[in-house]
This record gives sequence, C-alpha cells and structure tokens, in this order.
Amino acid sequence: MSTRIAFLKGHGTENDFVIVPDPENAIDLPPSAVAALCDRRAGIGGDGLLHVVRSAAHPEAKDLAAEAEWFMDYRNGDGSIAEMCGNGVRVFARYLQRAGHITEGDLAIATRGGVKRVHLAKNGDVTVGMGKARLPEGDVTVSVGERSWPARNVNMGNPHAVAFVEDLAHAGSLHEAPPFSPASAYPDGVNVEFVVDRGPRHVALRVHERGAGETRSCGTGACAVAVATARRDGADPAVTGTPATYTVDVPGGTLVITELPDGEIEMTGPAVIVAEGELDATWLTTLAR
Ligand SMILES: N[C@@H](CCC[C@H](N)C(=O)O)C(=O)O
Repeated sequence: MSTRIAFLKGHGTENDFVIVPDPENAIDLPPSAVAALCDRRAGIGGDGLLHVVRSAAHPEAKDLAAEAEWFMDYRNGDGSIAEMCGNGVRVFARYLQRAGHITEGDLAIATRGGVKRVHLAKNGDVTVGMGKARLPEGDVTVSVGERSWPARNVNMGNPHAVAFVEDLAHAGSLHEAPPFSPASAYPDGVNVEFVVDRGPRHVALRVHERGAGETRSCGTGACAVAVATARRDGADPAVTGTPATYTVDVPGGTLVITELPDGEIEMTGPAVIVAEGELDATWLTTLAR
C-alpha cells in the first residue's frame, strides 16, 4: 500500500463525511478503521465515510460498472454498512467533480441501493434521483421517555420510522437510539425521524441515525419524511396525479424533496467539500489489523 493516503472532508446540510478516494479498492477499511476515522476527537470526524471506488474494482458493484463508473461504498460512523446515504451521494458527486472525474451536469453513481442519477447545478445544488419509497405494512411505535408516537414505516433502500410530534424538543437528547416496538419491525435497526409542521408543504425534522446517533441532517430521512407527510396530507402523487414537493428543514439546513406520480423521488440540496489532507498511513494500517 502507498504510504500517502489522501482524504477529504465534506458535508451536505451538515451531515458530514470523511471521503477516502481509492479508485482501485486497495485500502483496507475494516469497521474499526472507519470508526477511528469518523471519531471526532481521535480521528478526522464524521457521521459517515464515503469510500470512493471504481465500480469495476469492487465486488459489490462490478455488475453495475457499465452503468456507473463509480461506487459509493458508504459506511456509518460506527463502521457499520448502510444501503444508501442521500446526503452522502450528493457529496460523493461533488468530490468526483472536484477531482476532475466529471464536470457540471449529469452522472450515475452506483450504491448498495442501486444506481442513482445525480445532477450538479451551477448554483451549487446537487439533485439526486432517490428511486421509489417502499411503505411496508404494520404499525410501529417509537418512544422517548414517557411519550410514544405511532410511526410510519418508510424504506428508502434503508429503513426509517417517521413520527409526527408536537414539538421537536419532545425527541429529547437523542443520545440513545429511541426504542421502537414491535422489536421485529426493524431486525437490522432503523433511522428515526421526528417531524413537526412548519407551514403548507413545509416540515422540520430531527433524526437519530442508525450507526451515527443524532445528526444534523439525513437525506434518505428527509425523503422518508416527505413521503409520510404526503400520505398524511392526502397528497400521495400516485393518487392525485400531481407531484408533491416538500421543503424539509433539518438542523443543518434545508432539503427540497419532490415525489412524482410514478413514485420516483428527487432530492435537492447543497454539497460542499471543506478540506483535503493526508492520513498517517502507519496509524491507519495499525487500525486495519
Ligand atoms: N445520512 C444518510 C443516511 C446514512 C445511513 C443511515 N445511517 C443508515 O444506517 O441507514 C442520508 O443522508 O441518507
């Protein structure tokens, strides 16, 4: 392995990521190394890590190489693997642009949740086609302390439980994952969104992310919230035949989500690279053992 390992740091509405470019998939990144890199005191710090690999060089993506040259090997900050990261894929596209792999315009990125189409606009916004939501049947309840709420089960490639609350403060400190029932609803854990109304087609959320804790934003979470809110509002585009657009305020900014009558969901928001540097290869190699 080369002794020079580049990294970058970026964020989308303050959902922040360590970015490790590794086109040929040559860097060993076990969960312990990912968790150490994402540690905010002893590492670089991030809610997650974007391992940038050519699809052809990654066993999970080589079948997608003809459709998408690059694979987002996304990891949560605790080192666990997730199917999809909506803010991550926008930041991933911004990295590819900065590195000269693409220019402004449209590109396809392979993820564990399938190939996502991304558009980089001149104004700095990045739009991603997030695919369709699945709404598995079954009642789910989410609790914080003495309070509990019914939650809508929405799958955006990854699992979400969306609870409408009176006040975002009722979500508490979110230092721990909010308990949910039945336990069988999410055998692999869940991302939990707490939502309040801000105005017509305008909501705000707080989120506890699986594998990361409370974060300042979650792209798949914002999409899950828009879908759940449209069903609550009687604005399901499949029923009304018109797109439903929601502005979703997150603690770190604002995302705009549109669901089309065919169920396809588009998300738009900023994506920023803030730093670039070099990792200490000895430190990383020690963690990878
Ligand atoms: N922050 C992400 C979601 C990352 C994955 C999630 N924590 C999970 O485990 O499913 C986003 O922007 O979508």
